[in-house]
Amino acid sequence: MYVSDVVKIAEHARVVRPASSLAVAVAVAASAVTKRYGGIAALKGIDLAIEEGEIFGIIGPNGAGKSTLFDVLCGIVQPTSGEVQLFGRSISGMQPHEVARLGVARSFQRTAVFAEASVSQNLCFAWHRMSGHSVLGRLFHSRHWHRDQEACQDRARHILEITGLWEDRNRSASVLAYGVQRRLAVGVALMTDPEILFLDEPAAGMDDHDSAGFVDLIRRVAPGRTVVLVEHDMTVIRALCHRCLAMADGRPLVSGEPLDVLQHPEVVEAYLGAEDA
Ligand SMILES: Nc1ncnc2c1ncn2[C@@H]1O[C@H](COP(=O)(O)OP(=O)(O)OP(=O)(O)O)[C@@H](O)[C@H]1O
Repeated sequence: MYVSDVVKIAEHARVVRPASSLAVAVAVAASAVTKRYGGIAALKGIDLAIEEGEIFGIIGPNGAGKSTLFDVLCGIVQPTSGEVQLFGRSISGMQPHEVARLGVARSFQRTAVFAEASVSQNLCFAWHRMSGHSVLGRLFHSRHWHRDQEACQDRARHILEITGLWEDRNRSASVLAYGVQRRLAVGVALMTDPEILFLDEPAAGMDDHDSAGFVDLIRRVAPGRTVVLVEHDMTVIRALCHRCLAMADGRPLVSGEPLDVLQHPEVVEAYLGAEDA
């Protein structure tokens, strides 16, 4: 990414958050979070509060600690010190599947779909991973299992429609164009109707057309949930995020509305320094 991208004036209209007279609850909170990998301090003390319903971006030059923070926030990686809370509940010591049961889903940087399975099958796999039905239950086709199957089909139909994947539902994931596979990855994450959706560089490798479509998709699915994304594409950040955090060298630099953050001298300097390096 180039500095000119960082300071360029937004061409896309940003999402306007609906005004609310109610106090806003915090969905994701980090306090004094550090992470060391041996001698490397990837996170050097992060405090953060992401409100319920926000679309929140994490940006910064390569090696700033974005992915590490992202992994710590969604419970994939345990911090060395400090604490992360989701909806006011500490996730310290929780396994990733326990964090997922709090209403959290994430998409991965590399598309994590089963290549040989169809689009619909990929969606149903995601459902069954979370529903946790026993093998015996399936063998005896219990009434509960049948009901669950119907609920899965209904949910999959909804996700196929909202992601624009209906026409592709019977196609193998392996033959889908890259941008469509990325949409499927979001669809997979949405199957469990998460309250917090974590997206790891969702627009990476997309052309302008695909990334504009992707922005539309996230706008459609965001209402009613909190979305946290790491992203290098500043057009996507400007178009989607209510707020973002710029990081450098494992520390928070500036947070606020994307345009303000992207034009902040310390942020411009951090990206310039990274380009010079
Ligand atoms: N598993 C790991 N083992 C050792 N060092 C790591 C590990 N993960 C990250 N690091 C180091 O921690 C620092 C922050 O890395 P991180 O991947 O979080 O940065 P980033 O901002 O996401 O970078 P990029 O944009 O290049 O993905 C870097 O110095 C990196 O080399």
